[in-house]
Amino acid sequence: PQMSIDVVSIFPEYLAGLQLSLIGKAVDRGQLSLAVHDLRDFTFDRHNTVDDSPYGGGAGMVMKAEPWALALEHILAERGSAAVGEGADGARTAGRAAGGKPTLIVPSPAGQVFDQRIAEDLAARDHLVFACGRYEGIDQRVIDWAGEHFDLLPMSIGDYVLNGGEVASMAMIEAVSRLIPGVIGNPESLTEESHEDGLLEYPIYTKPASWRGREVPEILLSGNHAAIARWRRDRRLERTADVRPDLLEKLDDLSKDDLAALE
Ligand SMILES: COc1cc(COC(=O)c2cn[nH]c2)cc(-c2cccnc2)c1
Repeated sequence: PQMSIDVVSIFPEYLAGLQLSLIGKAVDRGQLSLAVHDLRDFTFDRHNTVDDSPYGGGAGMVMKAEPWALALEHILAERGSAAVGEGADGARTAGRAAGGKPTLIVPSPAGQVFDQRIAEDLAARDHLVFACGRYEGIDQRVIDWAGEHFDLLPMSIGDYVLNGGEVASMAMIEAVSRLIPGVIGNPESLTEESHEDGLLEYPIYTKPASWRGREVPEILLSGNHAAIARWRRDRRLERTADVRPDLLEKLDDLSKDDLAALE
């Protein structure tokens, strides 16, 4: 597959949603491989302990280091063996795992804020591993250890606190996997995609032309494609200026017509 994704969580069933729809089909087509690992499979005490109280005191619990290291080593070993496969000549060959180190993404409020540019960067990699923390987080020594074996990326999906990294991982996996060629049915919907050029999307309409006394903008029924393109761009500029002026600040390639629309 072009991309393999591993997720480690104490709630593996949380990730089941990814098996559905687009991503599920891409997995079936072999473009993407997705494996979810239960952290508790890497504990061997009677209670499958994954957490303990924090040194230095304080509320909440911390995820223990050893189960994480065992889970991540298991994934590294699998990857290593994945590098051994059928050569073109059918002989069993030991190849180096494609590319450099696998990427370890740790969803956390204390991470770089995820955006479309980062999604595009991750979509070009060959192996992503998501570590879903729970409780107050993971023993820092795991993060320090992982930095030696992975390209380590603490990543935030926004400035709010979730109970665990699973939802954040699903959001990032969806944003990344839809960029992998073939995963999305209709590639055009990617090119027109807002965030490609930094502007938000224009308002969209479909039949009926008149609905509960509300009409579709006349221009969209005109067949005048140049005028429609201009109208759509004006709506994107207007909407971005209105809802996300910070995104507009980032743009430096606005045309005369664009600036006129922003007046
Ligand atoms: C790995 O360490 C973590 C992970 C998470 C889950 O991720 C997020 O919340 C998140 C990801 N993007 N935006 C929010 C939560 C904490 C945490 C921190 C403080 C108090 N309580 C919990 C620590």
